[in-house]
Amino acid sequence: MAERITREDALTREGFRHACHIMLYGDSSAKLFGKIPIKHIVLMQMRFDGLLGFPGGLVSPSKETLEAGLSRELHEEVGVAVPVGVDDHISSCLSQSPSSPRLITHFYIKKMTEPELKEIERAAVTTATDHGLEVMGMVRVPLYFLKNGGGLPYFLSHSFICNSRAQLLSALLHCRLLSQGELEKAVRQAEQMRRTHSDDPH
Ligand SMILES: O=c1[nH]cnc2c1ncn2[C@H]1C[C@H](O)[C@@H](COP(=O)(O)OP(=O)(O)O)O1
Repeated sequence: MAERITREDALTREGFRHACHIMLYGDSSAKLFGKIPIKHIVLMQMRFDGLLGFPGGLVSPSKETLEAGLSRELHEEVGVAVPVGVDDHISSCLSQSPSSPRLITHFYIKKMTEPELKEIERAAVTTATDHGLEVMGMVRVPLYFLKNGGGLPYFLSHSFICNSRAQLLSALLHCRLLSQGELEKAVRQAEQMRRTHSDDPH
């Protein structure tokens, strides 16, 4: 589990890299198969390395604010300007990931309308400079539960970059998109699937 620190503390630490990522989300009136309410759109992305993560990237606090750096990264990845402010900041953590040593991960959440989120999904393909390169595509997180672990449990059984899976779970709770009980159920089912797949000879 990544150690949580304050934004202020993070900015005083020397010798650390800073990564800022954001969860863009909003309410939706759409229904899957015309009957299962989607309820919310939550955007993540499939990265160039095959891992799931949030849009964003490395920023240089000596040259720009965390939020300006995040907005710049977002423009490259989603193709439209998304203003980000200090009020959108949710957490800063010391990364415990062996593949990302001496890294502080800053996490932001921004609520948008359904048309704004759809415009981002379009622009991420049509105008984003990173499309097909650093970013293979935006994905929506399925927040519902289907038979046999379909939906959120299956999604959580995939592989995520750094602490982005923990960021997703805490954000879903923070924004009250799912209850603690629903999240625990999804995590439990995802673990079962991982175990089942690791037994699979294919
Ligand atoms: O979604 C994320 N949540 C937390 N940490 C993340 C996430 N995505 C990446 N990372 C970590 C691990 C990476 O090494 C660094 C830099 O991220 P990245 O998006 O690859 O940055 P650049 O595009 O290379 O600037 O952050």
